Amino acid sequence: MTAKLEVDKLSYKYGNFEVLKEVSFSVAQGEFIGLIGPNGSGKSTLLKNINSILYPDDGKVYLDNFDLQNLGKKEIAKKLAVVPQNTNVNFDFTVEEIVLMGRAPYIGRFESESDEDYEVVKEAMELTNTLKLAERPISQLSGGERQRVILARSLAQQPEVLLLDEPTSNLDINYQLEIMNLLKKLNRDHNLTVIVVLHDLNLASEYCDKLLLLEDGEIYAHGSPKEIVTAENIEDVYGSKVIIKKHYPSGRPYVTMLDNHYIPETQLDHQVHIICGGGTGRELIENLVEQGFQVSCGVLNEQDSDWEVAKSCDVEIVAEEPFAPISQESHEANLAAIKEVDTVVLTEIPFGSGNLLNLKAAFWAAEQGKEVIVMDQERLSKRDYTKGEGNNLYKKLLDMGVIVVGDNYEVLDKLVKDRE
Ligand SMILES: Nc1ncnc2c1ncn2[C@@H]1O[C@H](COP(=O)(O)OP(=O)(O)OP(=O)(O)O)[C@@H](O)[C@H]1O
Repeated sequence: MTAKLEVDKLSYKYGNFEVLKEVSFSVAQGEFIGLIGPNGSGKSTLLKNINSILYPDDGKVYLDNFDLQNLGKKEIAKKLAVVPQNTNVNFDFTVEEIVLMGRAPYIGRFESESDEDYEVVKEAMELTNTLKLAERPISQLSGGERQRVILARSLAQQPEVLLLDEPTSNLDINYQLEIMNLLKKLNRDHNLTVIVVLHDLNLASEYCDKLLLLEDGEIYAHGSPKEIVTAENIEDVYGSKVIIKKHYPSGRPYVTMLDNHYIPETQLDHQVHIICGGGTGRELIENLVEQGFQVSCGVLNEQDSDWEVAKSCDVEIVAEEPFAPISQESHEANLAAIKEVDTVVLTEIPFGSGNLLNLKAAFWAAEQGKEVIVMDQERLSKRDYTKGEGNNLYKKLLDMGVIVVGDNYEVLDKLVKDRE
């Protein structure tokens, strides 16, 4: 696949301050790319270099294999349009006049606008829901209305590539989605290539095919939202603790910030090992991570739904191969993990011969004098597939003075209240 746009070892300095350092990536026609990264990481500067508002100190930008520096402004404007971050239009143009400016690359020096130009302008205003504002002076519009007018102006250029710098920043939540859906529609129906700077990681994850994560003017990672929006990457680049859930129905990563500010140190230091599996631990894992506890899990089969949640929350996992019975080696690793923690929680897992060692691990924890919390809304007898061996061991476990609770909230209650 040939690249629609290629950025090759692009470096840029403001004076002596090196902002972009050998940035290289390429964008295929029809791709929808999100540029993400912390404040000051160089996203706007990169867009400005792609748009020839700034010129690279080193490196090149190619549009359809042509070096941008060898293309005239009008030629570029017919293919590439920009929606800048802050749009201050000081003169009192009407909305229609502003959108008509998008036709400038198509109109000769002494020519006036044709019927076709007006047709394209009308269509751009319809798409952006600005037609009803046509006669209004732009200076009297709200920030969000103005943003949509500027998008309409860019669409009137009939570009093949659209660059947008934070197009949703002034918009209320409704229009944010409307703009993102419009961009997606233009991308799908008109094969428009979209490169958009977004601060909202969830919008970026939901709408973009690929994300480019910038850190200090360098590409930290480039890939699908699933590859890029991970707890590890976000913590590395933004320095923030997050948990990543799966957004329904897209299945894309969804970021939730963890605010550990007001959580007591005793809670942050408290280590909890969750013995779970088959989705019995997913909410508890998320809840405990959100509450600042140090969480580990095991033994979990890889690809199990609890394993997936644990992975996305970046917690330690003692893992076994998918669908494999727990091996002696994994069991011992589980005991070693349990040895390090303050509390062990056993969720309502069904037990069979393949995972009976997990019940034995909980029993071992109680024998060691660890605090063990057992979730027991549905008696084990109803989820015992070991011909009674599991149930017998479970009864002994309950007799050992473990804490028996009903659901997640009781586990949390117990752990949080004890730490206050
Ligand atoms: N005109 C300028 N002169 C000097 N330094 C600048 C200029 N514009 C930006 N910078 C600096 O370059 C760095 C990158 O800025 P840039 O605006 O590209 O970052 P950004 O990732 O878009 O940030 P934000 O998310 O805050 O919009 C910042 O440290 C910024 O202070």
